[in-house]
Amino acid sequence: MSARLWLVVPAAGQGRRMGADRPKQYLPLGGRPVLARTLERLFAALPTSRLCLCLDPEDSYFDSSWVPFADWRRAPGGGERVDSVIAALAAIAPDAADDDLVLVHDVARPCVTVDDLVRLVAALAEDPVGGLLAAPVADTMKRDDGTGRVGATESREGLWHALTPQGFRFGLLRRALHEALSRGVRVTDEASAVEAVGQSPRLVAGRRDNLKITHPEDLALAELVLFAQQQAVQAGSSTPEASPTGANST
Ligand SMILES: Nc1ccn([C@@H]2O[C@H](COP(=O)(O)OP(=O)(O)OP(=O)(O)O)[C@@H](O)[C@H]2O)c(=O)n1
Ligand SMILES: C[C@](O)(CO)[C@H](O)COP(=O)(O)O
Repeated sequence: MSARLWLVVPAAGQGRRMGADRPKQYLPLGGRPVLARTLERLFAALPTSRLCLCLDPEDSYFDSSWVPFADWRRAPGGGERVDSVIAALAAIAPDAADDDLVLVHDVARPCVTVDDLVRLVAALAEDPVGGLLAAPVADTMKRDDGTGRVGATESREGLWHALTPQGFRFGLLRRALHEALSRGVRVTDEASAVEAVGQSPRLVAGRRDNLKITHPEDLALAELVLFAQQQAVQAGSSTPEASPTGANST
């Protein structure tokens, strides 16, 4: 049996930094909830993949009509993002093989493009470790001295922003996450767990506009990005394959 593709979408966060009246994945973005927008992008790129959505067990906002995938299931979100991802891996374990590729994508990144998703999957198809979308750091980097003043200017040489999706083989990812947690390693993304077991994830250069909606101003920014991406498609400056919403979108 050939390896299958799974999508794990952690969507159980509370959005504390956003400070809205509901978790940020349910705030409107161009007239649709952020969660619906993110799933639309994933479906446009990878329609036959299997989805596991991590949702807060107490979630009262979720509507299953926002899920375009034929094959999907839900997993109970945990206290931290990593706990939600571990719960998702447990939920797919009965049907997942060790060499199946699992892409983990934050629900809070609705601007990921079809082109980046397709390129990531292609780049990881034969990679024994796996990897992640990432963007090289563009600004001069300062380290503070703890008093609100600059302590040093750090070299940005070789520094990247870790984006999502991050994709790894099911068996490796599950082992790495469990080991990292049992050793008390701080895991803010899948790659850091895989690094902690001595592997080097592949860096796949992705678009800088694949932003994570985190703070209030990010919502307006994401709306502008979606609009600009759509304009680029309509103006013909983006090929259908590279289109942010897929060849068949309006
Ligand atoms: N216990 C958690 C925490 C986070 N997430 C998800 O992980 C992604 C990245 O997390 P972050 O941006 O930190 O989201 P929140 O936890 O919602 O935000 P905050 O930290 O501001 O509360 C989001 O898609 C979020 O829904 C999750 O599934 N389970
Ligand atoms: C996974 C991630 O989006 C990569 O940048 C990020 O690590 C999530 O971090 P947060 O601490 O939950 O905001």
